[in-house]
Amino acid sequence: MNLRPVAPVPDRSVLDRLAGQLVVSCQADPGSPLRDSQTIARMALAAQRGGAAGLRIQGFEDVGAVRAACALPIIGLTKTDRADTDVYITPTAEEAARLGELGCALVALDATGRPRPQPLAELFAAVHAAGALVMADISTLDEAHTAMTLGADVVGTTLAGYTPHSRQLSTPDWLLMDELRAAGVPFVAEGRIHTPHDAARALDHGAAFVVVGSAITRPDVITSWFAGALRGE
Ligand SMILES: CC(=O)N[C@H](C=O)[C@@H](O)[C@H](O)[C@H](O)COP(=O)(O)O
Repeated sequence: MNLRPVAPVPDRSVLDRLAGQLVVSCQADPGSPLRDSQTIARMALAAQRGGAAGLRIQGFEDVGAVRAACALPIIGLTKTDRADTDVYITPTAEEAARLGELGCALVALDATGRPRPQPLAELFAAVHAAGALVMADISTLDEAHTAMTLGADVVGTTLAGYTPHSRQLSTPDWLLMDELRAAGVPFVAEGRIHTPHDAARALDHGAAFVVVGSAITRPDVITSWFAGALRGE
């Protein structure tokens, strides 16, 4: 009798479920008064109530708390500060696998061209072996091509503006979206989408779906926008 465990098969139908929809990133940075997994789970439920079709969640504890509270599909990631690399979104295969095992439908990871602790292909294989899909967070068109060649399921514009070699913008990178669409690369629009208008515009630029974080779930950041405006900034 063959008792080898059967590897879980990644469920690609989640991409159909998210098509054209809003995913809300519920993250609280270290030092935030909201930095507590139960608080993150409540934010996730509030996002669900408002019409979010999916959630982007950072860290094993937050993923576990949200998974227990809410059935929406999760894009999981870790943020790990390491001395040996600037790559901080899910830098290792071990972290990527654990996110998949915790039930994340997609695992987001840094797929920029920066030096990294482990080859991208190993991370992608770990995600797929754990039964999840790969969302490759990129900052340029070249990085998107590399990620797709290595087997990413979708790329995200998440890191555009956050690597030294990408366009530094205070707006979403509309040009990158146009380049991705022209190249036929399936992509998620993420990063500095601050208004409902911009979220809808991202679909017009070809995004498969849209991830919004700060403008919905970081009240300290939103407050600073208003306070800054009152100071005339
Ligand atoms: C660059 C980076 O580390 N991005 C992180 C990725 O998960 C989050 O801090 C962002 O909030 C998320 O990408 C959503 O973007 P925005 O908060 O701009 O809507």
